[in-house]
Amino acid sequence: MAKKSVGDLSKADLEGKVVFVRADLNVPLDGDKITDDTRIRAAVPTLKYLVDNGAKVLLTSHLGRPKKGPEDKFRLTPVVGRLSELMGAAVEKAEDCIGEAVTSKLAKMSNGSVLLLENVRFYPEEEKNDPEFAKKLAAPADLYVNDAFGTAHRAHASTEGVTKFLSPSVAGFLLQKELDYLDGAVTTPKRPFVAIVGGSKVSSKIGVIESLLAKCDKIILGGGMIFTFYKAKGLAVGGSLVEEDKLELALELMEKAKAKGVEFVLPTDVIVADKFAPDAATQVVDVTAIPDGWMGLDIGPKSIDLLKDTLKGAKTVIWNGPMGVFEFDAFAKGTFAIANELAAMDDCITIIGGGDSVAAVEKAGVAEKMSHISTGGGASLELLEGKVLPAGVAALNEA
Ligand SMILES: Nc1ncnc2c1ncn2[C@@H]1O[C@H](COP(=O)(O)OP(=O)(O)O)[C@@H](O)[C@H]1O
Ligand SMILES: O=C(OP(=O)(O)O)[C@H](O)COP(=O)(O)O
Repeated sequence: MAKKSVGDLSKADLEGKVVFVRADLNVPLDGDKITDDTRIRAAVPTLKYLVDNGAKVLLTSHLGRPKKGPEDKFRLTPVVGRLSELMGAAVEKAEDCIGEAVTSKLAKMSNGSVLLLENVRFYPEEEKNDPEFAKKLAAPADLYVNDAFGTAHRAHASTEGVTKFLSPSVAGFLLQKELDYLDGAVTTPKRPFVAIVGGSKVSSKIGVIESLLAKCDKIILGGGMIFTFYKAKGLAVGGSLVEEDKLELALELMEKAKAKGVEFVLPTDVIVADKFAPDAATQVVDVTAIPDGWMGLDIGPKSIDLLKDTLKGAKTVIWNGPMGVFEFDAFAKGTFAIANELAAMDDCITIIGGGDSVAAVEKAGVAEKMSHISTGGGASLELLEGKVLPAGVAALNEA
């Protein structure tokens, strides 16, 4: 189902118009330093098109998962400098995403400029897709462009709600590019088709595994995802990341995989740490011997070999979620080993999705070797799930 594109809008449609653009500028940060700018770079073609055609762009995004209203560590301020560099012009920032803070700056904007709004998740109404909040977001704008592929699976006020108040509501170039590529690659994948799911967003991604069982020949788990499965099997996991309310689901998934004959591969050894820190004491242990009080922060060497073996002969691999806390050197081996393995698989379509996964592949220096670098992790998994279209996309106008 093709969606109307920003490219369908001409100068006559855009000049002097206020365009509300939802991008996913949720970049990984170390303090206020951007550790990977992929998502900012990916947002630029749509922004440049709008600017070149004389629009006034109100650019909105979330950053992280703030739950207590405005918090300095979740401000979009670190994005301004890099975005200005990439746009070749200074991008201004508003201190809020609705109200006077926006309209007062908008009044001074010239045609062909961009105003970055503050983190839209400072309002809990965003994730609740509150219609009144969506109305406030949309109020200063004439039309809407959704280019936030990384957030396409969220039906939030800035991705879905605003489409009720702005017309036309169209897809940006990035959203289109991602949908075009992923739809082709995962609806009729070359087999064997392997999914690797790791990372830390266990509760929002564990559910996707059920649908992956119907699509994939093998599923490899890693990262923080694995401990919920070990605990479900009755193993002790120390202080590792566990979603207690997903234990039953984890058991069911393992049983379903068995019944369907899908190879379901869990690491066999892990690197445990005595604290969540780069200088933690570490040891490699079998997953059946995680010591009390220690937490698993990477997969171990035997698991790396097992995972490499499992990947042999694969023709399509989709990977979301790092194998460990790769931001700390002591826990980066598993992630980098998988990144390098995929980079060397010439006869295989390799798709890497997700803010941190892409950052890891960039850090490993092998991003160029992958078939597709996707700005969405959860979004690409949900697309693969076979949902008609992620919620934020479904709401856009048809072509
Ligand atoms: N064993 C683990 N325990 C805790 N966090 C982990 C573990 N393994 C990986 N992570 C963390 O997962 C994060 C990324 O998860 P996620 O957001 O799901 O991936 P992506 O952004 O690629 O979609 C990284 O910041 C990494 O440090
Ligand atoms: O980083 C994101 O997702 P991802 O980690 O699945 O790639 C998106 O910005 C969505 O963020 P969310 O999972 O907090 O809604």
